[in-house]
Amino acid sequence: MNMHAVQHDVPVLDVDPYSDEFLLNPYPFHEQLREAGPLVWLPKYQVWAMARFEHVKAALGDWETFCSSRGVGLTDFKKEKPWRPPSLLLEVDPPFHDRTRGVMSRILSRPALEALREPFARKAEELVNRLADRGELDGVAEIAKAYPLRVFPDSVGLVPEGRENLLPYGDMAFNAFGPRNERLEKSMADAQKVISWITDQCRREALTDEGFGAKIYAEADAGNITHEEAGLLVRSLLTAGLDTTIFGIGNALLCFARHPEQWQILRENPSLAPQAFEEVLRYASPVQTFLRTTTRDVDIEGQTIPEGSKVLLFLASANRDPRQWENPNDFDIQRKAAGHVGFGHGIHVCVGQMVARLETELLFTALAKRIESIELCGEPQWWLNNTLRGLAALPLRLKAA
Ligand code: HEM
Ligand SMILES: O=C(O)c1ccc(-c2ccccn2)cc1
Repeated sequence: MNMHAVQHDVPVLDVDPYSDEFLLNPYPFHEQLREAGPLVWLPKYQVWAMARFEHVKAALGDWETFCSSRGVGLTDFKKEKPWRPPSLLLEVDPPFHDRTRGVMSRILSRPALEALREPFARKAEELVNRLADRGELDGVAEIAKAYPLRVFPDSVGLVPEGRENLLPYGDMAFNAFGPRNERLEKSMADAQKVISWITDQCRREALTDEGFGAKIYAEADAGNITHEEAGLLVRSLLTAGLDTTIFGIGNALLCFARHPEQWQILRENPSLAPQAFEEVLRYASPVQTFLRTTTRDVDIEGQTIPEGSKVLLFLASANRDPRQWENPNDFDIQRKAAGHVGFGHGIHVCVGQMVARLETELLFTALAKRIESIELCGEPQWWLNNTLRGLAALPLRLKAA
């Protein structure tokens, strides 16, 4: 019996959250989803959807009911083989998750990162000084991609060669949480070459003897994880640590170009940079959606989601829910945006958030000091991905201070 048929009172929406139309301008669809109810049935993918802040946050906070071990994409690992060996962080539940998360939390903690502040700051200043008098440029290629690529692979301990495989791999991984659509097929084009390069870089011998990779393998030497698990944890950094920050920085540049008064507020007070980035994550969430799988029948305001259902969580919609945020569609860097779900929430909340925050704080502090104005001088081009929302190109005119 199709359980869904009896859910007569659950609103049904015939939207495709992975279509070009939705991805190019998701916000009207988010409004439709929120207003339809706390729980909505999407027949296109036979999944449940939650788009309101309260319910997205509650689901993320309840890993026993909304689990990750059956995959955080549309694929149910209990029914289909994952495209790659599951992540030992993202796609596991406690108690296994506790061990690997404990290792990574230590390595990526704010104190552990303090040693990177000076080199990251210097590279941000070097990049900004090179660009300040450039006039017109592509903010994606020259800033959003250039800065994370300049600091992150080195901080993991990667060799210089072959790094052009990193972004295609991330694009593939984040597409793979969605349906097997044309977008995913295209990003899997030369998957074998990209996947084998990534797998190769996760070996201890491929990594420098300082950096996050070496620290992960030292945890294996200490017996907290196995050496094989260490390789998969390095893969986690390479999968999740680059495309996300690149899209976050690109979205931030677009926000400031579209709201010049916010740029002036930051220039008058560069110490607002960390808070400004939190508002970017709320207002222009780089991570738009991912899923959980129910481990039991669960009641949502009188409606039942059966056990074994996939639930699509719209983080970007939750971050603009008027039930939670005053003037949610205003970009306001003086807002206290802490508490947004742009990094997720609960036991799987982004373990790399301190790295992302360090990169973006230093980059925007350096930009705020040297760049008087950031203006659009052409149409922004969106990069379409099943999970991430960000830019492929951003024509900017910078005016040096
Ligand atoms: C602006 C940048 C970033 C955003 C918006 C972001 C967002 C997220 C979100 C929403 C999750 C939760 C996924 C879930 O609950 O299923 C997550 C998890 C994760 N992120 Fe990030 N992330 C960012 C940067 C990074 C960086 C720089 C790293 C690595 C240094 C990283 C590594 C991870 C890992 C390993 C997980 C899985 C954690 C776990 O399941 O315990 N992320 N991230
Ligand atoms: O451990 C990994 O490989 C991995 C970790 C995190 C993600 C992710 C998924 C959705 C939103 C943000 N990050 C992807 C992969």
